[in-house]
Amino acid sequence: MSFLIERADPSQIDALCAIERKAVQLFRGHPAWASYSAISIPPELLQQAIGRGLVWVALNEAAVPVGFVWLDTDAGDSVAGIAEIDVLPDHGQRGIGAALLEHACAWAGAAGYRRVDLGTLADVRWNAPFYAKHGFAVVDKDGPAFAYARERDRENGFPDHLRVFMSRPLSAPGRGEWTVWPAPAKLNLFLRITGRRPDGYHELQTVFRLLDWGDEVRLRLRDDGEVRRLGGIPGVPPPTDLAVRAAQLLQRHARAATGVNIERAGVPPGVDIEVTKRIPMGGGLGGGSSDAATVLVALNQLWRLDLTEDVLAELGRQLGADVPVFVRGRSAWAEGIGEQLTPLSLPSRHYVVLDPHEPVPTVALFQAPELTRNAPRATISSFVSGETTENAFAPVVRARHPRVAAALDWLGGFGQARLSGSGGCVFLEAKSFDRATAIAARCPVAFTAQVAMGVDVSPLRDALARHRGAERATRTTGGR
Ligand SMILES: C[C@@](CO)(OP(=O)(O)O)[C@H](O)COP(=O)(O)OP(=O)(O)OC[C@H]1O[C@@H](n2ccc(N)nc2=O)[C@H](O)[C@@H]1O
Ligand SMILES: Nc1ncnc2c1ncn2[C@@H]1O[C@H](COP(=O)(O)OP(=O)(O)O)[C@@H](O)[C@H]1O
Repeated sequence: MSFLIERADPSQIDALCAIERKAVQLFRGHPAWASYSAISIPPELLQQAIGRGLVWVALNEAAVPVGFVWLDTDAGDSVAGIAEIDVLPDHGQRGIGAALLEHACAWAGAAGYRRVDLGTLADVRWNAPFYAKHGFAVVDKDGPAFAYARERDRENGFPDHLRVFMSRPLSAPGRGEWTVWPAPAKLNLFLRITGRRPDGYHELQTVFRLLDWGDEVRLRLRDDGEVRRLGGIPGVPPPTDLAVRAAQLLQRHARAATGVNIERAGVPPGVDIEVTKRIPMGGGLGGGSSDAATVLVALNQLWRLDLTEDVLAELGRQLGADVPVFVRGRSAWAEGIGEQLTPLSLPSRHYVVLDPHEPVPTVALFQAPELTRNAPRATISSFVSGETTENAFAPVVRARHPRVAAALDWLGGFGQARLSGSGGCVFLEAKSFDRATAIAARCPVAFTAQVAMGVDVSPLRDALARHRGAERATRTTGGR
């Protein structure tokens, strides 16, 4: 029997939950049975993980899910965990679990994680002995590194005396291997236009709230100096793709700048680029800009250019007004055309982000005669007090795009719904994950809902720190 492993899709949630329920039956009669059978996967958490690309599914020849693996990246800076791995009992002994495990570990290595951890039963053949065959070793579970995992075990009521914790070390991706980088989405928590510059660009004030959810950019160095886009986005030819333009701009800058040697021995100056698009295009969530920023930041590291954040932000500004905030990687108060940034520390919030499936052309909106361009200046304190929440584009978009208006109206039934950027995506702030998922679960079929968390620091900065750490560790242990 052959099988295929690919990223899980939200439509597979029920199937994956059913696989887990069948797989747990194998523990019947084991002392852990009572606690294992009492705990099932919360579908909303699985959906959240699928939306972040942390779940892979094994499909049989009929494209039916027969197993899955779920990675948890909340455990620590450079550690990923196996949250769940299950294969249908009648599909056991065929290498499906092993392939899923290897797939998840390969992704974690490419994303700069240094270790994969898991908790399992010591005495069950397809548990600890299986993981031991795949490079995992039992660790001292009393160590501080496992406090988080044990706390989870306690919450789940798992029998501590029967459980072992295991770790597998990962090495940094080698020269010709893929590396994986996040490109988070943003929301504009308010947006005011205060004037227009002689070059036609608008002076605005906004708060960029970075999210813990977005696109995934994959980069692989090329020896021939070329920048190649694999896959590509329908309707976006590679020369106009912001990810490609960012790589080319950085390459040109590095070749022209004094003191920067892109052709330095050992660092191939070309790159293959792949992007997994999750952020709706033309949605006001800054997807293209974030892809570009991720390419700038990641290639600065991979090409060992050592350009400063200021230089990268300025290169980003040349690509688009929204790029600098993603390069700097902090939620921020913004002025100018969006490039004058003051980092903000905002209260922890979850967001229901609704895609009405109606791309809104930014340029046309900035040109709209009815757009208010002379708003009085807001202050950070007026935003913090909750007084300033309006978006200058909202009345224009409402009048021109009925689907966006309908999305605002529907979401507005649960609280204050706002437009992000020039739209068409709209969002609502919620104080808890449960509240946000409860609203998202009721989303009408005409729209798509995503729950995301606001973050002060971009996942890109975390990824950069991870990749740097992994490279340093591999260099010092002579792993490459
Ligand atoms: C409206 C905002 C709010 O965050 O976001 P989106 O809705 O695009 O996500 C941004 O200002 C969009 O930034 P971005 O999408 O990067 O814009 P750019 O590519 O630089 O510009 C596209 C076009 O929009 C107009 N533009 C853009 C920014 C600005 N401050 N004034 C403008 O007039 C210009 O006509 C420009 O040619
Ligand atoms: N890598 C990319 N991802 C998304 N859009 C891109 C990309 N490269 C170029 N574009 C173009 O930029 C436009 C704006 O896209 P996007 O940044 O997703 O939305 P917004 O500016 O509304 O936040 C798209 O409609 C597309 O034509």
